[in-house]
Amino acid sequence: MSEASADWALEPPALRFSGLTKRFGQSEVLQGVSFDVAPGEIHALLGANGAGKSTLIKILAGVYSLDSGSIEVHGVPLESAHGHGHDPEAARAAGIAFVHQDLGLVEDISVADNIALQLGYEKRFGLVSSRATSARVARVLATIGAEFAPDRMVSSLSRDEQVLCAVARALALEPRIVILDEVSASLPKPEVERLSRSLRSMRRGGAAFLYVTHRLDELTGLVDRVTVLRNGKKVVTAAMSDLSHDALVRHIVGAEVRASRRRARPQDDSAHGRVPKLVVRDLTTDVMTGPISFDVHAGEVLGICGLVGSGTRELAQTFAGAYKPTGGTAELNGRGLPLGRPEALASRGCAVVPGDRQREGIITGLALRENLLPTRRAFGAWSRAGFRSPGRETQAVLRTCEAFGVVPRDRADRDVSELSGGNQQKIVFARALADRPEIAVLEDPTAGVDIGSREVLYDLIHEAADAGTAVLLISTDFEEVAAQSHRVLVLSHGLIAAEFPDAREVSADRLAEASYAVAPTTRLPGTGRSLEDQARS
Ligand SMILES: Nc1ncnc2c1ncn2[C@@H]1O[C@H](COP(=O)(O)OP(=O)(O)OP(=O)(O)O)[C@@H](O)[C@H]1O
Repeated sequence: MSEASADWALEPPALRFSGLTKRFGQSEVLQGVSFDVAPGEIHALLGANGAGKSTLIKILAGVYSLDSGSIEVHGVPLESAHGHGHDPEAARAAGIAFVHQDLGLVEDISVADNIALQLGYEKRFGLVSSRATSARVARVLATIGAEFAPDRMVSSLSRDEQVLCAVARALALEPRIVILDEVSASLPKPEVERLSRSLRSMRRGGAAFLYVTHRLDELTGLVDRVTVLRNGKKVVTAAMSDLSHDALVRHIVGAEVRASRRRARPQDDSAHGRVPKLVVRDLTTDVMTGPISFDVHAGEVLGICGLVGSGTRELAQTFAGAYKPTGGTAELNGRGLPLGRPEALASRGCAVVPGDRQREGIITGLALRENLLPTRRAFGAWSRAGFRSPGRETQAVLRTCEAFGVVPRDRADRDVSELSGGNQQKIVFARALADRPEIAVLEDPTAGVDIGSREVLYDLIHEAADAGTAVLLISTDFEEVAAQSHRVLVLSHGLIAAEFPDAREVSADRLAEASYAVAPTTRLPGTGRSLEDQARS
């Protein structure tokens, strides 16, 4: 428990939720949820995918209305100036800042403008000064360890940079209450640690935080108390120090979850052919500093990680066809890969789970059926004569949803935006893996997926590998990379800075250390070459 919150009993809670109830059609998504968040407290809101966390946050934000129940902020009922209920303006006026899963940034303007819209523009001699505004925004960004320039357009930032921009915008006005909905889902471990430090320092100033995450490893040392929701009901509110990891998992999932298995590298590459499936040599693109060279065998899971801006995102996007190579080669089964041409890559069997679900993964406004349409296997139910059979398609969609643990899976024509964030992610994942691709490039494949379902997705990744897919697991979750890969590459400045030939010998902390510790003279394991040599050659 934090020092600042020692006298919680003496002042009204920063937030008090009493008997929150919400229905969507037939389903009761929140069922009488009550708990408090104290001033100076970091309070984690946990629960499996679909438990009701985002719904609660959207109710607090005034996006959804309550069916019954009430919310108080520092002892005052949260109500709109116009009477019953409340709206987004009432939440803002009460000093609450939000970072939602869909970050709500304005993409076509700069980082500085996005933050200045909240903070106000700096003036010199009565006129707006963009230089002074940029300098102030740069200071705000620096407090959370974001290193990109304030004049960057938001649309040019990667998902993790955008997350940091949205967090900076929320914290800029030093609000009394901050709601963070899965901000860490796409941030590498070192960046999460820097962000945690700035939250802890704001907490000392009395700010209250409601923090949603699926990454349980980041809770210790950060949060004071946790509240767990399961199927719309509160299961527990308790001090973090009173809960073991296993107890927490049991509360979230409602059952035991087996520990993640460490995966041994396939003993014999000849099982799937001794020749590597994917061979990348001296590859460079406009957006990567490269050159970069590596191989992946059929059946192998190659983990790739690095800090924000290290080039991991760009590498994943290159296999999605977003960037054309400016040099070097990439071959699949001995034939050149048509990099820079998304459709041609897909038809060669290159499947990608993009890191930015909202922008590139899910097709909002369309049903589960259409979101899964590109999977041939799911729609193998099409009749041989070429006619579609809607009944068999529906069955195939529902079967795929079942295999990938999507909930709810009652209707193939359900709009995908009615699914919780983690369940949308499972749809994106299913679309990539259901057809047993030649190469699967998985960028943060389990971002936002709860701890129970994640194990199911890991099994599906390894099933695909066992069937001969070459997997590139590009993830900001260093625990995941260490536990699920056979071999790991750490990138820095678009170059391979370290290679760990056996992932069983590497921990998440060692990967974080390697990501940080990269200096231009770093020796590349097994080659004796430095990064500088690699860049020159
Ligand atoms: N607009 C909507 N219409 C119908 N059902 C909805 C809608 N929004 C959410 N739901 C349903 O409400 C339930 C709770 O969803 P919510 O997004 O709150 O879950 P969550 O705990 O935030 O999950 P996640 O960890 O996956 O983000 C889910 O079953 C979801 O399908």
